[in-house]
Amino acid sequence: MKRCIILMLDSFGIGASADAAKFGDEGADTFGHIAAECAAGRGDNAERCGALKLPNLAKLGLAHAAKESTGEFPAGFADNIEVIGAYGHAAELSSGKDTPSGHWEMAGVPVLYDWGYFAEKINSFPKELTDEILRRAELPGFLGNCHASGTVILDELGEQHMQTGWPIFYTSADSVFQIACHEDTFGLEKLYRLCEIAREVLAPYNIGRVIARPFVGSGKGQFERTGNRHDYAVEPPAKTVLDKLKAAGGNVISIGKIADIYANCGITAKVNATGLAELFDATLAQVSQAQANSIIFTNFVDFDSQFGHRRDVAGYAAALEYFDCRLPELLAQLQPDDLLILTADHGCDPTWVGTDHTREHVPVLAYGAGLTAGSLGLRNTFADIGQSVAAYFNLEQMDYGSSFLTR
Ligand SMILES: O=P(O)(O)O[C@H]1O[C@H](CO)[C@@H](O)[C@H]1O
Ligand SMILES: [Mn+2]
Ligand SMILES: [Mn+2]
Repeated sequence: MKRCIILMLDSFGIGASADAAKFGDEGADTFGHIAAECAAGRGDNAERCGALKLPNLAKLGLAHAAKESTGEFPAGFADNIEVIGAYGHAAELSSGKDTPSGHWEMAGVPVLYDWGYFAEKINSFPKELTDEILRRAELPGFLGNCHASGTVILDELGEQHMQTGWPIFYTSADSVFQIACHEDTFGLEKLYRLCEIAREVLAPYNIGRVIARPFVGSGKGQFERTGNRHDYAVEPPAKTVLDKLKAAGGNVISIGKIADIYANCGITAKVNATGLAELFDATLAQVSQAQANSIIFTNFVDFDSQFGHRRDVAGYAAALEYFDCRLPELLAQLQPDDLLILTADHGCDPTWVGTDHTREHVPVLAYGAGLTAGSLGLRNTFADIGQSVAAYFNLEQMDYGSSFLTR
């Protein structure tokens, strides 16, 4: 019985890639810098303290993969770890370091064209664009119009938004148009409808995603974003390995954001869950019942949205340790033929300047399906994952990547 379980740790990079300087990210290292900060006593919070401890991820080869990426083991990790998995580090072929590019590439379809971006830090959006969105949505005005951290901008504009009813439009270094609105005073359905309108109006701008950013709370310092975030991505430019398994009659089970990121393409079932614990629970529940010829694909978004973008080292470390301590529950549920893959879609180094993603290698940890433990080396594209998954399910070859199942 063949089943592939993909655990996608959103933003968990393991060291700058060769092209990182092009992105201003030379030296970025999400895993390495978190480990270094923790070892230096700067990663403590109410939930954790001291050196970063990830024994189960290390057993799958995480620290060894990081060593091959950067040249040294992250602080607190060493050569004496018994490794049971196949481990590698992968560079990104896609031109961007955004979430859809990373995901589509790992499913076999790199994004070789350039996205459209709103490059200006303030007055980011063309007037004709926002005029048209407001006209169609029958709204008198909007707030924002800048690059921003999604939590900081709520403190700046959330109260004004509640008073005026004007939506908050903002962007970032990613190809995104984000809309933040209060769930109670503006309304969730109205926000979703507004995002659908924006998605249509943005068609000529080649923007990867419109993102609904609903929030609640009574005023500055009290606002919180909710789990009702919704991403409206464009469709991948070619058939991914998810499409191919679906077309062959298999099951592709999305847990969390996956279905949104692939614009529902190649997805046969969708499970919603919010937060690391729920996402992990939902993954275990699906693994316990999934049939043969299934991909169970989970995006653990909190690493990125709660900690990476927020530049919260201790929070990121605590989240990793939580994930690590739950990993044995999953390993215990694996069937002999199952293929487990752990990876990431880009970096988001919480010690780096700004609040954007970082261009990094991602870990490729593979376990099960007869794989022998040891190094898979540097993979030149995340598409090696898609190619391996295609080989595993005996699907036709993908156009990009080489399989690591046969070494
Ligand atoms: O600051 P927030 O709203 O979390 O935004 C982040 O999330 C978006 C999608 O990854 C990017 O634009 C990034 O900047
Ligand atoms: Mn991401
Ligand atoms: Mn992000």
